[in-house]
Amino acid sequence: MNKAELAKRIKEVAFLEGDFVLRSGKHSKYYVDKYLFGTKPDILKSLAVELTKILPPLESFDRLAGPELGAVTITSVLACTINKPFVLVRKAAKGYGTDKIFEGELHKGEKVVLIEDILTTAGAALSAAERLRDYGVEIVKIIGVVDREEGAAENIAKAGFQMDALLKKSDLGI
Ligand SMILES: O=P(O)(O)OC[C@H]1O[C@H](OP(=O)(O)OP(=O)(O)O)[C@H](O)[C@@H]1O
Ligand SMILES: O=C(O)c1cc(=O)[nH]c(=O)[nH]1
Repeated sequence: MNKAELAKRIKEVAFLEGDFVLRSGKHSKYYVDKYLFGTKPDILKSLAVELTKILPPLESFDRLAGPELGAVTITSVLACTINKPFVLVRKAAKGYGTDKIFEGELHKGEKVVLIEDILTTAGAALSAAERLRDYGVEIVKIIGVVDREEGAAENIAKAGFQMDALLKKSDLGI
């Protein structure tokens, strides 16, 4: 599957029309259900190939980071493809057990590429990136699978991070 076929396949399986409330509180007439594409082996494998092409040079970072929940499957398949470890970023600590926000190994001073499934305002991605930065990690880049082009690029630039996205809304024919 090439990138255009991947975009077509994602639209085919995950594009929903209706009335949706988004994470940001905005309303939308469409929704790209990340779980409908992020749980399919053919799409995950193709995403890993295409995301690898837009990653910063592999020697320029130590680890991937995947914010819960939607980005977790994509990040884990990508990590296996490039043979890099990854860390999961919780929205909130559990309040029991190890009570951690960052699950998996993570060391201060590491360079990390953060993978997000959908970028709308980038609020969720920035929340994870800022917590990682506050912990002492350098965010080399934030990479989204789908950029809905509703302010994410501007908000990420304003927060001082670099970003890229594999697919823009227009690539999905939306
Ligand atoms: O760019 P934003 O405006 O922040 O919106 C996009 C975010 O919202 C969704 O996550 P959701 O809150 O549905 O969480 P989930 O992955 O845990 O389902 C999506 O997966 C992004 O993380
Ligand atoms: O902004 C969101 O919450 C959002 C939009 C979208 O298209 N898909 C999704 O999973 N989340």
